[in-house]
Amino acid sequence: MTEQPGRPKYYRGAVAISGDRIALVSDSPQRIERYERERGEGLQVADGAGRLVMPGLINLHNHVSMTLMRGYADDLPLMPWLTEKIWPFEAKLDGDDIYSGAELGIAEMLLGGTTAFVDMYWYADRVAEAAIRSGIRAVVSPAFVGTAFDGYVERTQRMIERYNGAAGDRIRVWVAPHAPYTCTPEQIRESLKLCERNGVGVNIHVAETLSEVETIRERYGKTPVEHLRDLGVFDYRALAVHCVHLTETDMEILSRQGVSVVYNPQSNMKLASGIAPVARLLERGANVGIGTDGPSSNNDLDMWDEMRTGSFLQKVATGDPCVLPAYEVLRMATTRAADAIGMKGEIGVLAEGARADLIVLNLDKPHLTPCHDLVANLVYCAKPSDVETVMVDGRIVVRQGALANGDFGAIRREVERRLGVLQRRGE
Ligand SMILES: CSC[C@H]1O[C@@H](n2cnc3c(O)ncnc32)[C@H](O)[C@@H]1O
Ligand SMILES: [Zn+2]
Repeated sequence: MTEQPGRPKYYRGAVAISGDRIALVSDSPQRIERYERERGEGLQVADGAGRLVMPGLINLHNHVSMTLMRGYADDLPLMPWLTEKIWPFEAKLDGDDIYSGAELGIAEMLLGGTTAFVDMYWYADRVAEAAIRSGIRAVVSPAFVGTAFDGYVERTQRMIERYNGAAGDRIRVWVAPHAPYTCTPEQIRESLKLCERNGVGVNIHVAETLSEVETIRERYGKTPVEHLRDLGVFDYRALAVHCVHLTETDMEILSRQGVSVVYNPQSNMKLASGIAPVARLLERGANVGIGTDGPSSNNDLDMWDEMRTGSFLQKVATGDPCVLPAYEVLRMATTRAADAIGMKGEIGVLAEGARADLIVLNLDKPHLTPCHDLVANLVYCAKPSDVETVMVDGRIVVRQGALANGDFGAIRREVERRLGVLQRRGE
């Protein structure tokens, strides 16, 4: 799939790779073969073989280690879900548990064609380690809430020095105050000094539920977006996660200040938080990407399903089947997401000189047949199991549907062993 002004154009040709970059994109297999013979590596996807090469998908919001809590706490609204189930469970986790949960979630993402993700969680250094080992690209963000801010700035500074730009710049580190209702204004301001000092971005849950909007109104007399704007959060590269309940003024602030909004349709549906006004945000010129949120509120990390649901939900919410068409949703999961994390033109595109974060799909499937419009088939019909090959930074990380740098059986056994220990510890 090559990006052109206006509509992205799908692509069924071949790509040659040189180091971590796309060296050549061509619909002539002979041209790629010649390049390969003369220069080195390549990734052949012959036209007519029922295969498609396209940019990997980018998951803009995750708490990947929450795979450990998949199916543990369902059918609850946000606050009881967090306070009665998730936070008590998380209090028992150590860094090794978080590493193990991250390995599982990363395996799920890579096998399904997600080549980059943004994460916020506890023990984020262990998430970084799991990402480095697996070969995936990640923005990892050490998180804090008001009750656990002591030492955050020093810890995060050390983590930035160690991991920001690690693994050939595959790993970046951002700052993550959890939300305006769990962090004090002083703490948020203090954490932003890390952005100032290190040139890193910030991500935060914003306006997820009506109860959050009421709480912030009672405490500060403002909307959550106005509150964060006044604290200076949007003076840095920022991801505003959720943005379900926004005023017209909020939307104006987000688009004017160049804040990227992260739409998490399935998590918002499952927790009955509401429906983000994505179509209106896009109309106002805001950048919007897509995230799954953590695998305990979704409950999977399937970006294909997220795109499809995200599009359908906007059609229902607006009563207009024309909003959020397939091309726009695919852009949100690729080029718009790349822009959100400061990697515009580097990832999310199939273009010469861009980083080689690519996936190859097998289109020879009943649910992808016939093919009147390839992008519509991708967004409305494709599944993780259609992904055969995944490459990040020019390195194969999934080959013939299996992890290249890990063993899913071993990852699963370790997660199950740890959950057994956690259960016994809780008794
Ligand atoms: C600060 S990130 C880790 C923290 O956030 C919790 N969490 C997971 N999903 C959500 C969500 O949708 N809204 C608010 N908080 C969420 C997670 O369990 C961790 O405690
Ligand atoms: Zn979240």
